[in-house]
Amino acid sequence: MANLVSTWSKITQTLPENYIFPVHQRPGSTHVPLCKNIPIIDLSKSQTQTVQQIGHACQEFGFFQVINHGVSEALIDDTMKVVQDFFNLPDDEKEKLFSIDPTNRRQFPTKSCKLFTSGSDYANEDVHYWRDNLRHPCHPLDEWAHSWPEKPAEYRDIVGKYSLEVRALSLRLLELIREGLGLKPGYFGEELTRGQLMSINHYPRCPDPTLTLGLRKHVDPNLITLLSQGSVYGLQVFKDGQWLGVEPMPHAFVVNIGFQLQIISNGKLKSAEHRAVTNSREDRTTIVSFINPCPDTVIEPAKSTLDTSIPLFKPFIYKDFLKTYEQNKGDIEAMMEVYKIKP
Ligand SMILES: O=C(O)CCC(=O)C(=O)O
Ligand SMILES: [Fe+2]
Repeated sequence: MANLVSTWSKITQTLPENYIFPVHQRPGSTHVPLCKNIPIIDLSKSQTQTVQQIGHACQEFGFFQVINHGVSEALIDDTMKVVQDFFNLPDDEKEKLFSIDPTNRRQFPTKSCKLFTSGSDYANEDVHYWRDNLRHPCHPLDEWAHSWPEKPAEYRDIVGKYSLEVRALSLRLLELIREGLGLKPGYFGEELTRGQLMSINHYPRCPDPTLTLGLRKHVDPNLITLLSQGSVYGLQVFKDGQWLGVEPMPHAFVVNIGFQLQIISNGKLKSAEHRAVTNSREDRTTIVSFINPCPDTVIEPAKSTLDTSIPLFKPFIYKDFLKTYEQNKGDIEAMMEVYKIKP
């Protein structure tokens, strides 16, 4: 039996019922306005200017795009091509890597490189997402690259180079954010940024994009996310009660503030809710790099962000938070309820 939506959807013209979202979650029209206001940060400008612009973007939107970031366009193109080639491999090649146990529909716990469909807990989902996902850790590279897909033959080499460059860019952006928040140098050193997970989303052409989603509304659980969305539209951000489309800029990175930065900044920086919609014309593939704290890291509002000396959130351990995140399906209000200090 075919497991991946990219495999079985080739032969169906209708959307199966278990992909139809409840009315209030459906995208309806997927043509929401492309938001021209999502900030575009030019990293070739002066540091003073970028610190200020990034600070503003993180407070206002929790999202921005970066250009002139130093990652070569050729590397971005090669990486997009190799991950698309992965999803274009013969179906039986991909199905061999499928990481869900067929007996209980749960992830094999010991596999570090995972290929699955929909979300991380398929067995307990009411509705499935119209996406397949390949994900693997990537830092330090020599510890993980041997567990990545063997095909296409260039996958490990290209994705390895890309993950190093994207990690370096993520740390550079965190340094600018750190400066804007007035945190001490080295604040985002080792513990908070040791993890890096590469997550490749593949949303095949969909028979009815108005009824389903590639990913439901969520905030990212980690510290900071860098997304390469190629040239196909599908990412939407929820701002002031409405959905806004994020314009595809093929060589820019979409940067997204994770929930941990919202806590560390004592709510100054915003972790914005977003989702992925599908389309009926072409497949969409996106490359996401998540920078994550170590599992045992204590996360709390940084002392120097406390203008009024009043922390708004309780401290927690990152690995415990991940359970809360799963239980609340990435819903920011529900998670705030758990961690907010009540007056
Ligand atoms: O594919 C996209 O446009 C969004 C991906 C995303 O939000 C995620 O992987 O957390
Ligand atoms: Fe996300």
